[in-house]
Amino acid sequence: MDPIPRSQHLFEVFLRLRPPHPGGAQSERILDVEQPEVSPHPTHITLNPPPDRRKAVEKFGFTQIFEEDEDQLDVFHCTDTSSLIEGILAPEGGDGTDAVIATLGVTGSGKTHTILGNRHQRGIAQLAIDVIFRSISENMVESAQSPTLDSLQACDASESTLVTATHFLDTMSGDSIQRSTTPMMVRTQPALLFGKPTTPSKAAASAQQMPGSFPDSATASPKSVEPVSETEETLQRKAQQDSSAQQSLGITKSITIANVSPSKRVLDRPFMSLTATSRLKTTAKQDIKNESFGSIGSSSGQRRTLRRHSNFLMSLPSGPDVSDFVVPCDPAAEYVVVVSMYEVHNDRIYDLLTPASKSPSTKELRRRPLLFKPTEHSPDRKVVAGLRKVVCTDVREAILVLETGLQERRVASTGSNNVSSRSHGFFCFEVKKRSYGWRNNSWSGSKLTIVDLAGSERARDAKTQGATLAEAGKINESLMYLGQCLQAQSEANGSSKSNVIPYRQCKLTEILFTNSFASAPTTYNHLPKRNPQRGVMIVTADPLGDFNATSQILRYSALAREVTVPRAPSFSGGMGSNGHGTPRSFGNNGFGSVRSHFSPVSATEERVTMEIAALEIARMSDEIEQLRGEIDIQSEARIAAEAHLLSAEDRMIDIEAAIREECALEFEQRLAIELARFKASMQIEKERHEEHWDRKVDILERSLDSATFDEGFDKENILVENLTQEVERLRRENTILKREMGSRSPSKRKPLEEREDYSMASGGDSTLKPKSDSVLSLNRKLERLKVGDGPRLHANPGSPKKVRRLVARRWEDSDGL
Ligand SMILES: Nc1ncnc2c1ncn2[C@@H]1O[C@H](COP(=O)(O)OP(=O)(O)OP(=O)(O)O)[C@@H](O)[C@H]1O
Repeated sequence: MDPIPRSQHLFEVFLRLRPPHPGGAQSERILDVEQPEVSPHPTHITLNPPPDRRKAVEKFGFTQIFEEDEDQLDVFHCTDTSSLIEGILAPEGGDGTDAVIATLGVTGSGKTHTILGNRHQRGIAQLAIDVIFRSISENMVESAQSPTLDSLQACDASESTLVTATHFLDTMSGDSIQRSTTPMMVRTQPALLFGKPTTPSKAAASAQQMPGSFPDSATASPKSVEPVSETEETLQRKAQQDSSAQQSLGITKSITIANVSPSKRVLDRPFMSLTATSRLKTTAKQDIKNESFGSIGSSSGQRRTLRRHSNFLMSLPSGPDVSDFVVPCDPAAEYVVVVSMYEVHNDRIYDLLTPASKSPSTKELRRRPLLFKPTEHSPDRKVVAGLRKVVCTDVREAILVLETGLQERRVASTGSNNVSSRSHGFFCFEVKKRSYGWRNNSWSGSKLTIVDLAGSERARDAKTQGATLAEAGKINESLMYLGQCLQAQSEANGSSKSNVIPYRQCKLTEILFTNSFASAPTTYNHLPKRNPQRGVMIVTADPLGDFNATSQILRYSALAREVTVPRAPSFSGGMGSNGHGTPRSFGNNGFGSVRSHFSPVSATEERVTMEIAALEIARMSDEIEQLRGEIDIQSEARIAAEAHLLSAEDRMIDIEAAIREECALEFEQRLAIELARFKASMQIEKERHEEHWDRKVDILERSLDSATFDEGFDKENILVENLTQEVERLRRENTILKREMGSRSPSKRKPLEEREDYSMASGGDSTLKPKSDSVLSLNRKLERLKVGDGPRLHANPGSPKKVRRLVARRWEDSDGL
C-alpha cells in the first residue's frame, strides 16, 4: 500500500485510537497499527475480524495514526493546527483561508475528548483559541465596544447579531441565575463537565450534594466538591498544571472569591477540582487585588466580568501548554475574534449562544431553528443565518463563551456512553482583521470551525428509546451521508476523474463541505474570491470496540483501503498463501473492486481458477457486509421514523380527543343557549295568542251585547211555534199511515200529497212551505222503500204474490219508525 500523500484531499483524515476504558470489559483487540518503515509516523492500520467470523482482513490508510499513548498536544501538533491557524491569520495579507477540524467515530470513541478535552487536559478547541489569541495579542483591537462593534456588524454577511463578550456573559449569567432556581434547569440545562455537560442525573446529583442552596466553594469541604481519591503526587501534578494554566491564560495573580455570584457557583461546581478549591481557599486568605486582568484592550466592564468568572476560569484545565506555538500574524492589521456556536440536531440548526425562549402557546422552552442559506452579502456561499455572535478580545472571554454555549448542547446518557452528544456541535472562531488606518477599510478575515460530531451508534448497544432513538436514527443517517462524501473524495483521489461529492444530502455535509470548493468565478466577479477551506477529519476508534461499527467508520473515512483475502477453507498448505500460512494481500485503493496482484505461481490452471473464485467470494462477502451495515443503518432510521410516527399519532389522537371534547362542550353550551332562546320565544308567542283570543272574545261579547234583545226573542218564539206545529203534523201523518197500513194494501194507497187528510194536516199554510219540502223528501224516501227495496223483489218480478207478502212484512218492520 502506498504512503498517503498530504494535502491532496478536501479533508486530511487522521485516525486516533483511544486508550482502554478503565475497568472496561476485556475483549479481543480488533485494530493493529502497522509500524512504518519509511515515514516517521504510522499511517496504516489492520482491522482483524474476530476469530469466529470468516471475514477478509482489511487494511486502512490514513494521513497519520495516533496511538493510544499519544495525548492532546500530539494530536494538536501533528494535525498541523498551527498551520491552519496561520492560514486564517493570513500574515502575508489578504483574507486568509478558512479551516475546519472535525471528529468522526463510533459513540464513546473519544471525539469530544479530542475536541474539548477533559478535567485535566484541554482539547483542540481550547488549544486553538489559546494559540490564536496569543498570536494576535499585539494586534488586538483596543476595544470591542462601539464603533468597532458597529463596523463589525456592518461587515457581517450572515444576518447575525453581534454583542460584546462582556454584555453576553453578563446577560447569560443572569439567565443562568434564573434557570438555576427552577427545576427546569436540572432537567434541561445540565451542568458542564469540562467540555461536555453532565447528564441531567449528574447535574441533579451534584445539586443535591450541595446542602442548602449554593455553598461557598471556598468553604465547601473538598469531599463534597469532588469524591476523588487522589494521591499526593497527583495533587502536586495538578497544582503544577494549575499554575501553568494561570500562566498560559495570562493570569499571574489569583483573585478573591468574594465577587463570585452564588448562581455561578452552581454552574461552576462540577468543574471544581480538589486543587482548584484549595487554591481558592488560599487565595481568599491572600485577598490579592487582581490587577492582572487589566490586559490589553480590557475595559473596566470587561475586567469586572472576568473577575466575576475568575474562579471558574481557574478551575479549568490548563494543559497541555501551547506557549511555543505562536503563529505569525499580519503586522499591518488589527484583529478581533468573533465566536459563534451552533448545533445540528435532527437535521436542524440551533444557535447555542441564544438561550431557549418560552413558547407563548405551550409555555415550553424552545429554540428557533436557523437557516443555512445564501444572504444578501454572501450570495455565492451559504451561511448559517441569524446567529448570535460574540466579539472577544481576550482568550478568557472566548473560553467562557465556549463553555456557556456548551451548556446548551444536547447530551444524553446511553448504553454506550454516559455523556453522549446527541447533536453535531459547531464552534466557530472568526478572526476578523482590518488594516490600521481602518477608516477606509472594512473587516475581512477567515474562520476556524471546530466540529464535534455525534457518534454513530447501534440501537441494540446504545439501548436507546423514544426521542433518543429517533435522534440516533438522524445521527446515523447524517453520518452515512458524510461517509458517502468522504468515500467519494478518496475514490476521486484514487482515479484520474474528479468525483462529485454528494454533500447536499443533509445539513451536516452541506455545512462541512460547502466551503471546500472555490466559488464560481463567472457568477460573482464583483465579490472577493475565497480560497477553498482546509479540512482535517480526526477519526476516533476504540481498538477494543465493536467490530462492525468500527469497520464501517473506517471504510467510510479511510483515504485508502486494502483487502486481504482469508485463506480458502478447502485449500490447505501453500495454496492461496505465501507459504507461511499467512494470507495473501491484494491492493485496492478504491471501494468495491478488488484487483489481484499475485505474481505468477507454479500452480495448475485449475488452482488459479479456484483462487480467483475465492477472491471473488471474499469481495462479495465484503460487499454483503457493507450492505448489511447499510441495512442496519436504514433499519435503525426506519425504527426511529416509526417511533416518530407513533409519537406523532399519539399526539394526533390526544389533539383529536381534546378538540372533540372542546367541540362537544361548545355544542352543549350553544344548545343550552338556543333552547333558552326557543323557550323564551314560545312563551312570547303563547302570550300573544292568548291576548289575541281574549281580544276576539271581547269583540264577540261586545257584538252580542249590542244586538237587540227583542228582535231575537220574537224570532225564537216563531221558531219554537213552527217546530211544535211540525211535530203535530208529523204525529198526525204517522197515525194516518199506521191506520192505512193496517186496513189496505200499500200498492193501492194514494200518494200522500193527493190525500185530503194529508193536505188538511198541512193546512195549505204558506208559512209551512219549507217544512212541507222536508216532509216531501221524507215521503219520497218512504216511497222508495215501498217499491224498490230488497233484492228478492227484483229477482222475481213476475210473482206479485210474493211481492205483496214481502212488502207487507217490510212495512211491519217499519212500524217501529
Ligand atoms: N484519548 C483518550 N484519553 C483518555 N480518555 C479518553 C480518550 N478518549 C476518550 N476518553 C474517555 O472516554 C469517554 C468517552 O469519550 P467521549 O465522550 O469523548 O466519546 P464520544 O466519541 O464523544 O462519544 P459520543 O459520540 O457518544 O458523544 C470519556 O470519559 C473520555 O474522557
